[in-house]
Amino acid sequence: MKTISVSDAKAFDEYTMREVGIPSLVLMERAALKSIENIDQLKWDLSHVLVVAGSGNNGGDGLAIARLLKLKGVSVDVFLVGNPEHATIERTQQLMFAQKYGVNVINGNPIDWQSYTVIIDAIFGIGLSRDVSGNYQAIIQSINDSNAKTLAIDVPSGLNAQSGEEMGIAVHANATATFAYAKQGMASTTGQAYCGQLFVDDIGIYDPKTIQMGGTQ
Ligand SMILES: NC(=O)C1=CN([C@@H]2O[C@H](COP(=O)(O)OP(=O)(O)OC[C@H]3O[C@@H](n4cnc5c(N)ncnc54)[C@H](O)[C@@H]3O)[C@@H](O)[C@H]2O)[C@@H](O)CC1
Ligand SMILES: [K+]
Repeated sequence: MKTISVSDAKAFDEYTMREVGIPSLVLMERAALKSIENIDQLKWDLSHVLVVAGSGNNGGDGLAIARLLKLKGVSVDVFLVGNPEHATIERTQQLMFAQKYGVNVINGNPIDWQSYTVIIDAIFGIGLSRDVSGNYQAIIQSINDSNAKTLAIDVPSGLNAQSGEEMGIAVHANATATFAYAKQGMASTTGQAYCGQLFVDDIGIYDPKTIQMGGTQ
């Protein structure tokens, strides 16, 4: 399995958006569509799905997935975490799109964690920059304590995708949909345990060197 560093993952994202010019929302839509394919392959019980969305672009992916699930007739709720004033532009736009399609957004109400059959973890991706604490810690604990199957988006939240170690606490996922390439920490023993079944999804972000050589494989 090819793995890349987190700094390369960020650099390849930047290259695709700034140098190639593919808009961020296009990449996000591809990420969400691939995640839906992964969900279909997992054949989990989708009778009640919760998407836990942070304020960064990982949360934007989660909101796009919620919208696509809703359009497939799945009963899906979104739980927003983090300060909405700090949300990225894409995450704010994705919230608007999801609401236009009638996705139910739970804002601050107590969550009945045991009522969900599947939880989509879209709290932190490669933007995790410090130890997880406070409310985030409690939410990740609740995800881990629930009986739901958990799909982590890009990275199990709280996992340092570079070292493969948890940063205080991390989502113990049944499966992870990671984008472009697996990150180095996902190959370690602890990283593998947190990720569960790993899907590496092509969403149109490549190592610039491979593009310049005329292929992406
Ligand atoms: N266009 C893009 O940039 C794409 C981004 N993608 C997704 O976006 C993710 C990266 O998005 P971002 O760079 O916005 O980062 P994240 O969404 O991973 O998280 C960043 C946010 O979390 C906060 N944060 C970090 N550590 C924290 C902690 N311990 N406690 C509380 N808050 C903390 C940061 O201040 C920031 O607000 C990827 O992992 C991937 O899921 C994908 O949609 C593909 C395209
Ligand atoms: K995540």
